[in-house]
Amino acid sequence: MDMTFVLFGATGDLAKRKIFPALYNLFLDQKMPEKFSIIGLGRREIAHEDFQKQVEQSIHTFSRRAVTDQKSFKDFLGAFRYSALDVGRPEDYVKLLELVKQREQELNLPENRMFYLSVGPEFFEVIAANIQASGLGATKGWKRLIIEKPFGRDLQSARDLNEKLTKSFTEEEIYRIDHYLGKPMVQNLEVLENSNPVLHALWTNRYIANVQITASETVGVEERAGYYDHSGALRDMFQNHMLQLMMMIAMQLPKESSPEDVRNKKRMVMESLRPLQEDQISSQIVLGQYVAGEMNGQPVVGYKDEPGVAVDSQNNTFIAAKLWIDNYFWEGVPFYIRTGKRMKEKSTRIVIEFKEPLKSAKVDDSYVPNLLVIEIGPKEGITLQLNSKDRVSDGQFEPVYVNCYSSLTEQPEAYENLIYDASRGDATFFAHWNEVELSWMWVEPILKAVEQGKLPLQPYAAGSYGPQAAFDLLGDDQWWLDEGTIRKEKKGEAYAETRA
Ligand SMILES: NC(=O)C1=CN([C@@H]2O[C@H](COP(=O)(O)OP(=O)(O)OC[C@H]3O[C@@H](n4cnc5c(N)ncnc54)[C@H](OP(=O)(O)O)[C@@H]3O)[C@@H](O)[C@H]2O)C=CC1
Ligand SMILES: O=C1O[C@H](COP(=O)(O)O)[C@@H](O)[C@H](O)[C@H]1O
Repeated sequence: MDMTFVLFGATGDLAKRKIFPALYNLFLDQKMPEKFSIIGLGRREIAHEDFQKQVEQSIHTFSRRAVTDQKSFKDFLGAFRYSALDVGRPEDYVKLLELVKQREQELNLPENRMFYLSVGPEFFEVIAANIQASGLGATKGWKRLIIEKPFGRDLQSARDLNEKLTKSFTEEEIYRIDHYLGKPMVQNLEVLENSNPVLHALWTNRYIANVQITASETVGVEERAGYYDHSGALRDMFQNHMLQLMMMIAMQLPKESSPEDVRNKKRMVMESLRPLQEDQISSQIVLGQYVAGEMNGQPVVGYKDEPGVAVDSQNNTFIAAKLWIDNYFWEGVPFYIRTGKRMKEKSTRIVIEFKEPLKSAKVDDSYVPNLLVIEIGPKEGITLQLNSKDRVSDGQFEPVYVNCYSSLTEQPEAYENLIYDASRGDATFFAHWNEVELSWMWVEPILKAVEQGKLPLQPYAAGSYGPQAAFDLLGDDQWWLDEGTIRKEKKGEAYAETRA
């Protein structure tokens, strides 16, 4: 639907690296409305033409597809305008409104206005209030607010923020970005589970032994120490992305479900998540911080020696958790979740380990459980690990893999999917307030335990798979697919080969 896209933070890193390229790729895929106006905002005065040059540069540098048709690229860039705005200055919003209206008239656009807040979270509230007060929000069409993370830093601050935002926008008008929900494989989970009878039949606690969700990163704190040192893996990744992945894999959807069904089912998962008990928290949660190590043969400093990090920082750069969903489907199936920085490999994946009901077939240690591996990034793919007979080793079991990988260049990026969905008013893959609130409620005892010093940080070497305590957390189970940490190392190697 034809619209105006107003981008707060248009001179920032996210706009440059993700948002402009996403808009361009949507344009190439004819997923942008027929007529649209894009207005970028930042504090500096920038001429429209110079802003268009910045957008052009960002697309040349970061777009997954090269510019091949100069004429249509010029048309695309022609849709961009710029207005200087300081979030706290009401007069800047009045000026913005004039520009928005002027472009609506020039392009004969309906008053459909999308406000994308790609700015620090401290500005969300004041911007929403000023949109309302200036009249920008008084449209004859629709208005929508897309906001970036983080949504609060604990339960109370999230509630406060939500209360303030909902004075200017209704819940239906608010699109809370969690870019993991925009990843193509995450958007594919429902189809994978529901449209494959083989998997659907096995999708219960009767056949599933455990579910493992990993998001390991090789990068350290990069240039974001100012933010990250007060956030840590718990707030930066776990409360939002990891719990969202858990909801997505654990919800039980009817076929052809609506956005409301998805959100209801996700809420139900969170409501069934067994709350953490104070006296058991250390047996369910492990927090870690990386120390000096080696990555790709090169020495790497520890977290406390990273630029901008306090030398005595007690911030977590790793978290592993064991969770239980107390509902009919998942009773008795542990969910293991871990995420961390400066780990051995970049990998976001979900592994489903199936039970071994035919124990009698297990003749020796070469037997491996069936695993369904859903790789979310950086490579996307699905692998099923099965047992076969190794003729050379005289009847030993040998793991074999059924897999498929999609070509990355063909896949839309998360931000493309999400902006496209928001422009159509489809909130399926955005975090509803209920989910955000319930996630913070679950995380709250961890924050408290950290404050009380009840969860000491476990050191792990940069370039490793995390602290030993994260392996001990699983008891008789094990994290699958980590080289060198698996009972049967051969499996890791064989799997790595299938991925190469
Ligand atoms: N960068 C990333 O990869 C990711 C970022 N995010 C989130 O996206 C948001 C933006 O991040 P990022 O782009 O990295 O941040 P940057 O610091 O790179 O950019 C911040 C933007 O905010 C603008 N800004 C700052 N102060 C004001 C003000 N007083 N009035 C108006 N505009 C202002 C800046 O404009 P100027 O200085 O020109 O005035 C700039 O455009 C944050 O919420 C972040 O948490 C989320 C996921 C990933
Ligand atoms: O939101 C964030 O995500 C990135 C990891 O995202 P991915 O798509 O590369 O898996 C993380 O590095 C960053 O700290 C966090 O803020």
